[in-house]
Amino acid sequence: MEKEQLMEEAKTARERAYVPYSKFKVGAALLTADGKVYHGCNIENAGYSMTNCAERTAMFKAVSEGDRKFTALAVVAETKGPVSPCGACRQVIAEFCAPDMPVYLTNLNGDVQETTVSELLPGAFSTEDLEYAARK
Ligand SMILES: O=c1ccn([C@H]2C[C@H](O)[C@@H](CO)O2)c(=O)[nH]1
Ligand SMILES: [Zn+2]
Repeated sequence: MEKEQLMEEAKTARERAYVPYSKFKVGAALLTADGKVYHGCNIENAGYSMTNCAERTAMFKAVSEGDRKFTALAVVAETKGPVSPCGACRQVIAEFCAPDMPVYLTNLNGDVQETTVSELLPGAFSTEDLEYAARK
């Protein structure tokens, strides 16, 4: 799938955002190795901290459906420049996506920043860090 199409999918996902508090809609589209697209939107809550971001919604939907091989992610919001994923989402993306996987950050003006998982979170805490402590 072309990156332009994946960014369009993210815009479609954005329209489903549940944002009564911030009114700030975010959409994500996660492409799997076999060509499936998982949509994610942000879902807020009256208990504000229960909010789930668009990126993590897409990631958790995919993993819970048995998909873990991803090839690209697009994220869109109404921001001045390309939207910047939060730290929590960067950590979750790094858990499941290869360091060199492309990530397309965009906005409603069509600005695009093409980056990668490792650029989003250099030095991510990972399973290897846990394995060192668990060594016998
Ligand atoms: O990359 C981002 C940044 C923010 N949000 C959401 C969380 C909250 O609902 C709203 C304002 O922070 O935007 C996302 O979904 N993804
Ligand atoms: Zn986030």
